[in-house]
Amino acid sequence: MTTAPLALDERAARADADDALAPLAERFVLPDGVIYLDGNSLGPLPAAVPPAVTDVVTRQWGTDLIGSWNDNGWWDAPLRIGDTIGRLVGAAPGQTVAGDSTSVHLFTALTAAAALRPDRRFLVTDPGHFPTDRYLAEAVARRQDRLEVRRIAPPDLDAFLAEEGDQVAVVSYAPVDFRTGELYDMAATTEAAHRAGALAVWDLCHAAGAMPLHLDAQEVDFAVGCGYKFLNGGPGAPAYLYVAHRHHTSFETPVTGWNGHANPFGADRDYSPAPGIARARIGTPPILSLLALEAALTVFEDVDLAQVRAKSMSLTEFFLRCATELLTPLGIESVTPPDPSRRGSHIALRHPHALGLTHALAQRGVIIDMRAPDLLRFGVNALYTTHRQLLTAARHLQEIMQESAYDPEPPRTGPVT
Ligand SMILES: Cc1ncc(COP(=O)(O)O)c(C=O)c1O
Ligand SMILES: Nc1c(O)cccc1C(=O)C[C@H](N)C(=O)O
Repeated sequence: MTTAPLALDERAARADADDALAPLAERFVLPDGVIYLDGNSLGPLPAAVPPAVTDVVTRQWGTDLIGSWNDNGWWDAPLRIGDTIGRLVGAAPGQTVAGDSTSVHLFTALTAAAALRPDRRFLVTDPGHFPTDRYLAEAVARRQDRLEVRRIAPPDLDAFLAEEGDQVAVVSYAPVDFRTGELYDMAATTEAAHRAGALAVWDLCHAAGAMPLHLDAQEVDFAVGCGYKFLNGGPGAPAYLYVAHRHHTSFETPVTGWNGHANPFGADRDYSPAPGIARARIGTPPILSLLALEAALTVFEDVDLAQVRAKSMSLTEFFLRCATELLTPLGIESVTPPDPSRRGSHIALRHPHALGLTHALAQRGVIIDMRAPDLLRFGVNALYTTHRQLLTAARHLQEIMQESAYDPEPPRTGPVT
């Protein structure tokens, strides 16, 4: 045994002892003996959610019945919860709506953004973007004849805009790469898009709740994000859509459902959009899930996201150090940028047997995920992750590899990896 692991123990102990956010872990229900490093895919259960859901089901639905649309604030929930999320992403009230999936909100955002630049040809997106974002960009382009998708990696965007900027309608990117955890400069990309006369659509799934975001200050045009990762709203939690105030009058939703009508209960013959962000509503929202998400968001009530970001950087920095000392000698490499200002809240390590290693870790109570073909993703959440847990996870992985205690060709146990 070298002295390095002792240094890691010492560092973990000091960082955790100095952690002002440590008490926030009590706001979550996590099973004993589990080190949960997959909150970047599904956030764990906030303690506030079960009583809130019980109240919604038994009192609001069970007793108050349909009167709850008014009396328990069901009708306004998409806008109210949208505003709560808005506070986490730097959006003033009245610009964010919650209720549909990220994919549906993204379809709305991309379609509406492209329609605001009717004389331009290109919808530019990241070839490494999450699949739904790539598929929907193609779907939107297929529905507007003059549009064509161009897949441009973030580092090549400036050069593309210099060449073809006057033909770019929309750029659609994510601040955090879902595979590598690389963090891109939202302000610079949005500004570059605007200089070219294009609009910027952002997918905040891997960023919201993990770091401060500044949608209004950076003059983002449209943004979407899910409710189930760092917002901890639960499986299938409703997502959200942000549309900057300045686009509200010209914004046309492609899915003209009755909830977005100016007079939703008037049964008018024709569609007439509601004023403001309400026009981005579609149909009856999933109230049980929305109100679970609302309860989950209370976790953030007195939390400073700058502190969350600082601790997240400390956690990822520490985990990278653990990986360098304990895992790199065994053939595992990080694909996440070493510069803390260039990474989000997860670390991706590369190994050809990523799936087998992920399963072996799970058997030891360390929950991570893998992304094909060879990335192990370790998500940290400053609200409940400790440095000690990361060191323990790295030591488990070291032992599993040293003892070859994993199946190199594991059977797939289900559709979800
Ligand atoms: C960047 C990103 N966008 C979108 C999604 C998913 O979209 P939806 O919530 O519609 O399943 C994910 C994860 O599933 C994601 O990581
Ligand atoms: N949305 C998911 C789901 O419904 C099942 C399993 C995983 C997910 C995810 O969120 C995956 C995630 N967006 C990713 O970063 O890969």
